[in-house]
Amino acid sequence: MGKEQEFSANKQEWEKTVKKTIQRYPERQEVFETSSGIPIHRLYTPKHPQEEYQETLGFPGQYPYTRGIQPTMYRSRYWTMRQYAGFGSAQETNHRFRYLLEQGQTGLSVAFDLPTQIGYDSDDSMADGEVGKVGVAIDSLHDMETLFDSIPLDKVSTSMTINAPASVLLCMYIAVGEKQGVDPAQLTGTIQNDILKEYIARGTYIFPPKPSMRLITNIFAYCQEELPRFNTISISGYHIREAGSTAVQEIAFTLANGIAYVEAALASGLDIDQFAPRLAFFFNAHNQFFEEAAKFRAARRIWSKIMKERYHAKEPTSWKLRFHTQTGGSTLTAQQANNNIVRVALQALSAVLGGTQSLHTNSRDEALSLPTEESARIALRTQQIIANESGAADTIDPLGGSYYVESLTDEIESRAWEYIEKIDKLGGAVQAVEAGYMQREIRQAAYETQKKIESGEKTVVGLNQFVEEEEQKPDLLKVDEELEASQKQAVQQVRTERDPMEADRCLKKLAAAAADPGINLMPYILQAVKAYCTVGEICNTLRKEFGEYNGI
Ligand SMILES: CC(C)(COP(=O)(O)OP(=O)(O)OC[C@H]1O[C@@H](n2cnc3c(N)ncnc32)[C@H](O)[C@@H]1OP(=O)(O)O)[C@@H](O)C(=O)NCCC(=O)NCCSC(=O)CCC(=O)O
Repeated sequence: MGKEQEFSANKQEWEKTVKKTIQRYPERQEVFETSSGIPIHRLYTPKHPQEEYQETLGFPGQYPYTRGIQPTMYRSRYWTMRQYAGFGSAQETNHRFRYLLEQGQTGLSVAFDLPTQIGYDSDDSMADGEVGKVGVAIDSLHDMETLFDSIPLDKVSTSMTINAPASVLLCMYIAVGEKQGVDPAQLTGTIQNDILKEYIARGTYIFPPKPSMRLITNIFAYCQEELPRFNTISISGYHIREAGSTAVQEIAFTLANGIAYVEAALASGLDIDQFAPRLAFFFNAHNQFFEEAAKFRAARRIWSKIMKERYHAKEPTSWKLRFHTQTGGSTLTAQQANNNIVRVALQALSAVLGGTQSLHTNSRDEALSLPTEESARIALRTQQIIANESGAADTIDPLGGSYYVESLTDEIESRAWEYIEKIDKLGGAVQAVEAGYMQREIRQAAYETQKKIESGEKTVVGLNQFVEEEEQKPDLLKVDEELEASQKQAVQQVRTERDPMEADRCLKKLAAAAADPGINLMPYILQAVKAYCTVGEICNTLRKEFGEYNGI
């Protein structure tokens, strides 16, 4: 078939899928047009498709997905507006969630405090001074019930940024759903569950790599049967980028980690087309607008090739890289904090033009503290303006075909492949992490950037140029200092009110199951959670069996 014929055949194919899609997800408007009345078509393509059009771009919803994973993209449905939120107690966070939903947010995203993230209860001495600080404190199912009070779990999808204790928090979510009368099979959402990037960049790990990978594949296997709509992992480049990596390293290391999870799942006996459709990704959006948009497009193309060509996945749903984006926290400045609103708007627009499925826009005050309600609202409004006013969502992949953006997409792809091949040669991501390879590469990149900022070669407005004396400090959110004491008291009360024999029995059964690597731990953790065993008790039980990881 000639290239022109191949192009029209694929176009027809795409048009057929569009027809099917819009039966289920009708387009937002009958007619799309510019302010001058110029009609806006669903998709723009080259007048004379060149040799490589199908191979490198294709149609939206078609391999290799450079132009997006859905045949209609945002013409049918905007990305999910999912603001990461959580602080203090479950009750305070529940209020913030409900406020954000009232303001038009379309998904939830839970920030947990550090003790929860590393598996300690609020009354553990390890938790001193950290309870409720960078996220909400969750000790037991009791807190989780409060967190989702009056939020119907069959109506909203929830992302939880939890890694080492992901299985515990997921079980709590299942248990809350059951109490609300929601079948686990109906639950939608995502758990981060990405331990490799914790070792590389974020730091909230508990166990060594091997048992950690086991817990992750246990979750894959369990969700496949019980929670088929839940995204089992959010393979995250966000924190790799925040630690100072380049855009190329961000996607290369993330996709290499993705390969390691696929390998672990296959080795545990799972079928690629069963688990791959529920793998999700999470990327950063920094300031270099065109490079960022190109990065997302390149990541989709690489992953689809990995899944189709390397792992021979047969289902197109296994080939699609679906991702959440958060704007770049490390790009925000404490100086002239309102400028951050502009940075966030540009970064968010690059994510939308790059085809993101879900988006968090940072608040202007995040370089100073947790966001105030007003800042969180402005951040949400920023995405709403992009969606409803800019026209960026009215045609698919508007940057497709730009000489510059296509060239950047190709270049990012080929540089990322070089890293992936290098990591393959080192024996894969787990070995590369253990050898400190990614960590060293990121440190070097971070050092180079910092040198450029300090020498003035790289401008940061308000920081090293256009500096102002600032008299007025913005209003900042303060976490109630009383919270730690009341949270400690609350977890102790849970321990006195539950059936102690049952709690003890559940923990013993969990310990025995953990000792046998062939057993899926999820049912045991679920039982323990339902008996009101705490995050700390469950993690301590696993610590005894698995040991702790002390870094490199
Ligand atoms: C897959 C994603 C990326 C997005 O999932 P969502 O449910 O929001 O969106 P979605 O899957 O695209 O859409 C929901 C459903 O609508 C369908 N759908 C959507 N658009 C469509 C279209 N145009 N045509 C047809 N169908 C469409 C999808 O197929 C899907 O159905 P089906 O399901 O039936 O296919 C998920 O993993 C996610 O929400 N991630 C969020 C992660 C997150 O918030 N992380 C915060 C980290 S914060 C962090 O780490 C901070 C830093 C720190 O603490 O260190």
